[in-house]
Amino acid sequence: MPTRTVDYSLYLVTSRALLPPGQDYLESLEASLQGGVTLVQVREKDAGTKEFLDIARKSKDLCARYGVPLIVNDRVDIALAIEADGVHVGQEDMPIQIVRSILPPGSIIGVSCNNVEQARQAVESGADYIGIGAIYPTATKELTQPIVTVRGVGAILSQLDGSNVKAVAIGGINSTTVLRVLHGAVSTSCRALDGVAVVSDIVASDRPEEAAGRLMQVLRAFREGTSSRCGLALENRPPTDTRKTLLIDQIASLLETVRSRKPLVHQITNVVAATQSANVTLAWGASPIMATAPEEMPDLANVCDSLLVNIGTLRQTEGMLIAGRRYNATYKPVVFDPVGVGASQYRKGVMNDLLNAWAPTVIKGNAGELAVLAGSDEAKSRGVDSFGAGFKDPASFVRSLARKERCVIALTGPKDYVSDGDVVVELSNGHPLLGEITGSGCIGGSSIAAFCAAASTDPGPVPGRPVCGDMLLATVAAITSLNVAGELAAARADVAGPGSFLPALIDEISLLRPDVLKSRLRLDFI
Ligand SMILES: Cc1ncc(COP(=O)(O)OP(=O)(O)O)c(N)n1
Ligand SMILES: Cc1nc(C(=O)O)sc1CCOP(=O)(O)O
Repeated sequence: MPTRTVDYSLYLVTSRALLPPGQDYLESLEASLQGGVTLVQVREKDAGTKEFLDIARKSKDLCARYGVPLIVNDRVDIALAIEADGVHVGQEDMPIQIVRSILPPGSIIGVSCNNVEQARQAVESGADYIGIGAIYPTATKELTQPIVTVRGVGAILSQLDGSNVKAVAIGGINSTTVLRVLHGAVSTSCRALDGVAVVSDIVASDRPEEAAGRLMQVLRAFREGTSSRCGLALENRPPTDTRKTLLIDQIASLLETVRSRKPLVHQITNVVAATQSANVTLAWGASPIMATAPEEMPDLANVCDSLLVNIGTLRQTEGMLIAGRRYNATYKPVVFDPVGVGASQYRKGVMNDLLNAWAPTVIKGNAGELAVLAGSDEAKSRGVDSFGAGFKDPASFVRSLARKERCVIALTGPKDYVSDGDVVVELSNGHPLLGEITGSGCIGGSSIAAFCAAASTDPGPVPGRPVCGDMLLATVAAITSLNVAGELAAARADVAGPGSFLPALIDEISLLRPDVLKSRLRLDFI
């Protein structure tokens, strides 16, 4: 029997217990279907068999009118009785092979998966789809398994490579979190989710049609926005032979845009580098605001043009969490600088918490920091510094990390490598004195945030990706412009060493002319 095509995009799992007072179950279900729900699961944890049967039958008739398949939670007997389209089972329920042998051919069979091994078994036993959860904590169900987290989904999805098994995520998904889930849940082979399963955001709403509609809008926009590989090739790329010249022109032009747009760059950064980061931001022609209090994040996200989160001297992590979410919600660039993340388990934990909560636009780090992010032992850190030979193949490393993290990755070092998961640009400008002042990496992060703000474009009414505009260009432009300013500063007669280098660097940033920048750029596509 040919496999049927099922649209898993917006999978509603019902719960009569969560209906607002006075809301009728079938009316709510019909409104959800009108809002665009593409698949429905009847989940009745407290009903007796007769009541479950009645609810399931009525749900099936209603869904049939909208051409939407109906799945029954746990109960194979009820699915058979009402000729449901399929069954969803948990890890402690009837094994899939037995469910398959009982249900008619072509039935849809789904299974809950909380980890990689369960996903492997689901594929082996012939599931049609897996429900990966819980992604976030949820009040809808008492959870007995660890939270998967957005970043944990990728490894589970990898188990589906080479199979036709589909995947939805479940647990804590609502109109605020859905874009982060869709965008952040991706395997290294770029396998993404086929949909999301939702209970309370739709069922507990006074207006289920609107709730479903909001989720559907994001799902559609996400699909449109990520038609390119991994959703990372943000803009159309020119042919190889002309793109280096074009990139150099674009870098020089973006330098001018920073000065003309004067973006407001919100920076949650470390106490060591805060002053020079603010000065460098001003020197580019942008405006810095160094604010850390959680209470002011919503206001700032409305007025600022980009956010930098630098974990160099960790204190206000609550502010970082809220800020990233708010900037994602306003579709503005978020630059993440995981300074010294290898120094302690605490920093690593904070990094994971932050990246589970929001989508970075760019992650910048040295080899040691990015190795921690990638779970690689190819490069090592000592405190905030990287040491050792670094990556054997830095270009491949940044490309695959960008795919995994779904953002631009900038690996800084003697040469810098920037990738969006598609192209890799190698940057060769710079001067050793940049490595002799404290916080040169931090001012790099501030510069990237300023250039990303200048490069970001109007996301339109319902954006399907966390930020619009060419963020690869912005990152390359920021790093390489800073490095050229460093070369110019180091060459000045009044610079005798690191002490006089820093003020000269700030001067050269503010004086940097686009034609001089263009003439000095040393970069290559890899
Ligand atoms: C789509 C989807 N994913 C996971 C679940 C959870 O199912 P299960 O593990 O059987 O737990 P209960 O739903 O029975 O509490 C689901 N129902 N749907
Ligand atoms: C039914 C269910 N299963 C889960 C799992 O982790 O397997 S989480 C969950 C409840 C999801 O509800 P909400 O969308 O309201 O957070």
